[in-house]
Amino acid sequence: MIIAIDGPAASGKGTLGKRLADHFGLEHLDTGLLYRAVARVLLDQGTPLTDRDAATVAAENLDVSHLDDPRLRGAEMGEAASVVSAYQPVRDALLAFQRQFGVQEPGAVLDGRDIGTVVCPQADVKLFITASAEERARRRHRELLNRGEETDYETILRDIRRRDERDINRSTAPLKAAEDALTLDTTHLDADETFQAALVLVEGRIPRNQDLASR
Ligand SMILES: Nc1ncnc2c1ncn2[C@@H]1O[C@H](COP(=O)(O)OP(=O)(O)O)[C@@H](O)[C@H]1O
Ligand SMILES: Nc1ccn([C@@H]2O[C@H](COP(=O)(O)OP(=O)(O)O)[C@@H](O)[C@H]2O)c(=O)n1
Repeated sequence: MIIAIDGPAASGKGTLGKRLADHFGLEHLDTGLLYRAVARVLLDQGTPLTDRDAATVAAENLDVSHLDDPRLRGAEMGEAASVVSAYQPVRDALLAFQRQFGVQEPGAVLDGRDIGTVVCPQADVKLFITASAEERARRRHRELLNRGEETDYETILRDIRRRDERDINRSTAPLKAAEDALTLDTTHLDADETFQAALVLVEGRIPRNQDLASR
């Protein structure tokens, strides 16, 4: 069984993805980390993010065993990821790994921007997680402060808006809800309430008496 979660920056996709994966005994992949890791290679090399060929080489040779590097979660990496993720050859290079992750047994939860539309169009359940830009900026602000990153709310709000616009308007795999996705606005929901609401949506799509993990 595959659960696809898409949505804009800092909407809570990863938090929800992990909760759902734990609940159903599935593996979880935060696909944003792949794009962040490609960006990390360029930044570490001192290569401009506008160098499409270098970004493609980085994606083709990506070492996916270091996705737990806390540096990937920083604001600079999120912004840089949204630049390199707009290059079609970069997306092509990362596609097979994501698809393979999706088809493992007993199943997987993937979150990102194009999971329901491109990576796993066959997903059993597709969720599109949103929240107002202001609420998302508040969440990311709190998260970055907790990580010890120096930052202010207004800068984060501006970055989030710019990144959303880039992700929505790019020509390749833009951020959008799949036609058969269920949208959940979490502006007024905390992480627990979001999980409970998502569970209702997932179970509405997959009858309770079915063995979810064996789908
Ligand atoms: N429903 C929620 N309400 C409040 N904070 C949340 C909620 N969901 C996630 N968060 C927090 O918001 C931040 C961003 O969540 P995350 O799951 O990383 O989002 P995304 O994967 O969409 O970028 C994290 O610090 C997380 O703990
Ligand atoms: N499936 C995906 C996941 C991320 N991305 C890109 O990678 C950037 C970082 O993604 P992320 O999910 O880590 O970002 P946050 O929502 O955590 O801020 C996004 O702004 C997108 O440009 C993508 O294009 N496709």
